[in-house]
Amino acid sequence: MRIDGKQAAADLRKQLSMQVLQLQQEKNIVPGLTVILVGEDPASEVYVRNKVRQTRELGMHSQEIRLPVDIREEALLTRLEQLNQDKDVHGILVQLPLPAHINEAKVLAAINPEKDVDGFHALNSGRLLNGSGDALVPCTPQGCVILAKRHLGEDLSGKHAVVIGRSNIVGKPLAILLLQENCTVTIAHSRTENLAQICRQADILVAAVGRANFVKGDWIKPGATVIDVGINRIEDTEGKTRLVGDVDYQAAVEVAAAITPVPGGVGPMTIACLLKNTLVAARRYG
Ligand SMILES: NC(=O)C1=CN([C@@H]2O[C@H](COP(=O)(O)OP(=O)(O)OC[C@H]3O[C@@H](n4cnc5c(N)ncnc54)[C@H](OP(=O)(O)O)[C@@H]3O)[C@@H](O)[C@H]2O)C=CC1
Ligand SMILES: Nc1nc(=O)c2c([nH]1)NC[C@@H]1CN(c3ccc(C(=O)N[C@@H](CCC(=O)O)C(=O)O)cc3)C=[N+]21
Ligand SMILES: [Mg+2]
Repeated sequence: MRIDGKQAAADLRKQLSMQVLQLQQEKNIVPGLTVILVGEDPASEVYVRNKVRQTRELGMHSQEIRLPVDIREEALLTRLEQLNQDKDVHGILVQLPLPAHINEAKVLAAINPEKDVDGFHALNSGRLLNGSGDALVPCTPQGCVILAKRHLGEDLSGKHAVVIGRSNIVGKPLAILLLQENCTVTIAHSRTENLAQICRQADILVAAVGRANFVKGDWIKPGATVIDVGINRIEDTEGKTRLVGDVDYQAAVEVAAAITPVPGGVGPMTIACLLKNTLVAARRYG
């Protein structure tokens, strides 16, 4: 069975739109999101455009700031400080990756943690790790948990979750979230030995690797729930670009009980969770 991320995202947006209305009526606050895009990258542009459109559809304010690829780090930091001060801006997202001459860690640290809707600031990572409940939680990991629950129900306790990938934006925070859901969590990465064998033990298998069709059908335990985070652009036999995940979907769908497709899986949920974080930031700190 396929887990429909597009539908799940639409369901979440519907809930959010009611909450946006309520916040406006009760406190006269309209959540506002600012997305900063440095340089020009066609994939990022599609994705940023989608975010801006969906933000507006929910009745929230949305602003896109495009900066030249050769912008100095100082200038970007100054711009961020203006947004940190701006009362109408509740969420700030700096699209990654940044050009090589800009220190990414420094930029992420400069975002007001109360407006850090990506949840990448160390204060938010720390809160997530501590389980204090007041973190802005990274969007893609949130989306993965929602999609797993869509198939398995609210209670994930006792499930063995294997997460392949340990990046700060996906693998690591997702492992923490699954631990919070009382899963038994294994984090695998490029130095992991016997990866296929470990994956075969997973009730919930998450692939966040960045390699097309990396996870094979026979790595999957029959009846497992598979969440495919990967977004890989490949050329098919006719030379057309196609989007595929990190999992060999055709093989996996035969073995798994449920699997998220690419496109139409985690991607749309990531955007919906970004809108959610913007609402949360506006409600909490606006
Ligand atoms: N759908 C969505 O909304 C989003 C999708 N993505 C996609 O998810 C994927 C992962 O993104 P991200 O976490 O940023 O990527 P990174 O490149 O930062 O991390 C990839 C991880 O995969 C691990 N890895 C690489 N090769 C292997 C291997 N052969 N065996 C086991 N593990 C391996 C790496 O291990 P090590 O640490 O040892 O190097 C690393 O931890 C990408 O395809 C990206 O495009 C990302 C963000 C959002
Ligand atoms: N600061 C920051 N925050 C991010 O969250 C962030 C980022 N930088 N940099 C890039 C990655 C990647 N990412 C995606 C989100 C949605 C889709 C998405 O909606 N994908 C559609 C397909 C879109 C298409 O056709 O290109 C889908 O999977 O169905 C894809 C990728 C967020 N990222
Ligand atoms: Mg850089």
